[in-house]
Amino acid sequence: MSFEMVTRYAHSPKDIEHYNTDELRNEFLMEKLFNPGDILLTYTYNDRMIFGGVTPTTEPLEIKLDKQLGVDYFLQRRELGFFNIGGTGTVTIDGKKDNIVTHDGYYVGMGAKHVVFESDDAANPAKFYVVSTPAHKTYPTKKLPFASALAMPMGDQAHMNKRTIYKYIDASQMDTCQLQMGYTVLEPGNSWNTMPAHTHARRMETYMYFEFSDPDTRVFHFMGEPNASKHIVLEPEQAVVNPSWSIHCGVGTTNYAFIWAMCGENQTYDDMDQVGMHELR
Ligand SMILES: O=C[C@H](O)[C@@H](O)CC(=O)C(=O)O
Ligand SMILES: [Zn+2]
Repeated sequence: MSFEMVTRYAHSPKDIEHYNTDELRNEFLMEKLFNPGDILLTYTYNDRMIFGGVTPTTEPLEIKLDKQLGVDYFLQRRELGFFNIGGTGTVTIDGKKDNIVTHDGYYVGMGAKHVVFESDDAANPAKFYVVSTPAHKTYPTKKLPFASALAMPMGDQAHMNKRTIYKYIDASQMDTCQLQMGYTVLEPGNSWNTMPAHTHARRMETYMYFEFSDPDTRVFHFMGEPNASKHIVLEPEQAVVNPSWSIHCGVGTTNYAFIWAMCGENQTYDDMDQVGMHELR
């Protein structure tokens, strides 16, 4: 088992103006999240979000972060969301065990002392995409099955962006301190997400792209200020940090899905600053 957490600093828009491809990728892209038996996390200083992959095989896995965060235990002052993109597994939260099938999500309120992840079959492990954000209050821990996610159909075929946004952790449906999380699925023959683009200075966002309909699919993810966009090419199961001043949208060479997670005091999902097409450069 290996446990890794890398730190990524926050940037101003000016910082990235002269970044070359490797610099941009190194600062904003997390290339490897899911490795059998491992916990691979990134701690971004953008709103102090911690995100990454937990992939248990034969042994249970628990995220243990106390010294790194200066707390007694990981979720002492944090909340946690997770989403299983792999085979079936279980989570045991302070001794209470629950089955987790593919596409099940979960909200774990601040104060949970032990969150233990397991896979049913080491050969087809569960893959838990985890996102944790600072919290100030304990809200109820709850399972968020795919069937109870709030489904929002978006886009159309003519714009190549017909997709469904499944809201899992959504402040209009449940209590959450800062974290919001969902799963967006593009329909076959559709490739654009979040176009027209938007920013929201009031909250940052990470995207984890996966479920590419062809293993050779690549997603060209766009970030940066609207008038100075840059792109990062992603393989499946990679994640990208989007500072609050950055657009976050992408186009795939086929259809795909992604998990978005946001952190900030602003919890109004629709409160976005839409970017006009003429503003993009
Ligand atoms: O602030 C909201 C987020 O960027 C995502 O919800 C956008 C998204 O999933 C989509 O357009 O497909
Ligand atoms: Zn957004």
